[in-house]
Amino acid sequence: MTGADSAADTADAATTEAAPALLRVQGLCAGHGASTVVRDLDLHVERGEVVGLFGPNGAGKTTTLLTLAGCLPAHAGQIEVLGGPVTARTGARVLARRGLRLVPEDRGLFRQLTVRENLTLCLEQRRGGRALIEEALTVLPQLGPLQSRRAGLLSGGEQQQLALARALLGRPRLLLVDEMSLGLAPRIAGELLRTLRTLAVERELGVLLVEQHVPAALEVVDRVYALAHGRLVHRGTADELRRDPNMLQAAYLGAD
Ligand SMILES: Nc1ncnc2c1ncn2[C@@H]1O[C@H](COP(=O)(O)OP(=O)(O)OP(=O)(O)O)[C@@H](O)[C@H]1O
Repeated sequence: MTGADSAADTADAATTEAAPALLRVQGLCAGHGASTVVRDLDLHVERGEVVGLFGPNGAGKTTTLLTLAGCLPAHAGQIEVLGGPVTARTGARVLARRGLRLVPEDRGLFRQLTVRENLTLCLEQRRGGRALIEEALTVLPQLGPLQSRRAGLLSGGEQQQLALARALLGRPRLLLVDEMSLGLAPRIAGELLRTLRTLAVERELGVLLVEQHVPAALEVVDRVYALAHGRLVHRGTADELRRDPNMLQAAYLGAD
C-alpha cells in the first residue's frame, strides 16, 4: 500500500479511544453472488468527517457502498455501523433506522412523480413529515420552487439535489454517497460537494463519498481511501494527497 500510513495509523489510534466510529470496517470481502470483488478492506468514518473512497472504474467502490448499506451480504469481515454489527440478516431497513442513508449512483428517484411526492413517499407516514421536508428544503433551497415538477424533468443537478434531500429526511448520521457529480457541470458538482461538507460540519454527519472527480472531491474530504482491483492501495489525509502527485495518481488510477 502507498500513502501516509503512519498518519492514518495515528488517526486510527486516536479514534479508538474517542467516541465509537460511525462506521468501522475490518477485513471486508464483498462481491456479487459467488464472485468476490473487494478483498480485505479496512476503513472507518468518524462523526463530522467526509471521507473519500476513490479508484478507477471497476475497482469495487459501488460494491463496497452497497455492502455497507446492507444491500449486498458481506463475503467475510466485520462491519459496524452506528454502534451495531452488520450481519447477513441486517437488512437495509434496519441500517436506515440506525441512521444510515445511501444516495445511490442512479439517484433512486421516481421519475413520474413530482419533487414533493418523491419527498413525501420517503417519510412513510412519519410524524412531523412536513417539518422534515421543510428542513431538507432549507439545506437545498433550489428545490423549493420545483416542488410540483416531475423528477424526470429536473436537470441532473436538481435530480441529485432531490436524491440528497430524500436521504436527509430521516435525519441520518451517516451518509454513503455514490458518484454525486456524475454527469454534472463542475460548478454544480462543486456546490453539491460543498453542501455535503457543510452538513458534516454543522450536523456532525459522517460521509463516505465515492467520487471520480478527485480534485473536486479533495476540496471537501478530510481523508481518503483508494481502491484498485478490489484492494486498498492508498490511505491518507486529503492534505497529503494534495501535496504528493504520486499519491494523487494512486488515488485516481489505483496505481500501486
Ligand atoms: N450485479 C453484479 N453482478 C456481477 N458483477 C458485478 C455486479 N455489479 C458489479 N459487478 C462487478 O464488480 C466489479 C466492481 O464493480 P463496482 O461497480 O463495484 O466498481 P466501481 O469502482 O464502483 O466502478 P465505477 O467507478 O465504474 O462505478 C466490476 O468488475 C463489476 O463488473
